[in-house]
Amino acid sequence: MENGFKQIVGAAIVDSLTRPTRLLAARRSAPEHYAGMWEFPGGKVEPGESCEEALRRELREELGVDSRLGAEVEGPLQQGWPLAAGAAMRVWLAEVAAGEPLPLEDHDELRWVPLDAGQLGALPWIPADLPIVTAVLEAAR
Ligand SMILES: Nc1nc2c([nH]c(=O)n2[C@H]2C[C@H](O)[C@@H](COP(=O)(O)OP(=O)(O)OP(=O)(O)O)O2)c(=O)[nH]1
Repeated sequence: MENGFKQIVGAAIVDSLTRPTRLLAARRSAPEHYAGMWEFPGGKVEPGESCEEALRRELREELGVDSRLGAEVEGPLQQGWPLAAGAAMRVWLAEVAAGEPLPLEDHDELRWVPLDAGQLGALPWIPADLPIVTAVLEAAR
């Protein structure tokens, strides 16, 4: 992997890419040290996949939806946003193209949260995600 970061991808799923008003936040059910924290649905990129392919696969597996990706929410690294443990996450705005999101895998709750700093900031996000939440608010404005 370039630069040695483990590549993760995440989706900032909004109700509408053209007129976003809410963000789909997902509460992790595992592993123990992340359980109960909110995050962007997504996961690890597998060998041979592009980041975008990996993200659409993860959204099918975790939420049971087909998705349409919008603009990337670019982070400070070529590989996106720094996470703990030598990982980095590229994040895309996205919307649901087909299906109704359900917490099928890795999450025990999904919540459509208004794109409002106070309401989003009130959730206990994985700490590394906080600057990404701020950038998503900017990008969705
Ligand atoms: N999906 C996701 N992972 C995040 C976020 N923030 C953050 O620090 N992470 C970390 C948690 C994990 O250590 C790693 C992603 O791994 P994952 O467990 O979601 O990936 P995966 O589904 O492919 O994993 P696995 O079950 O195959 O092990 O990145 C986030 O917003 N979304």
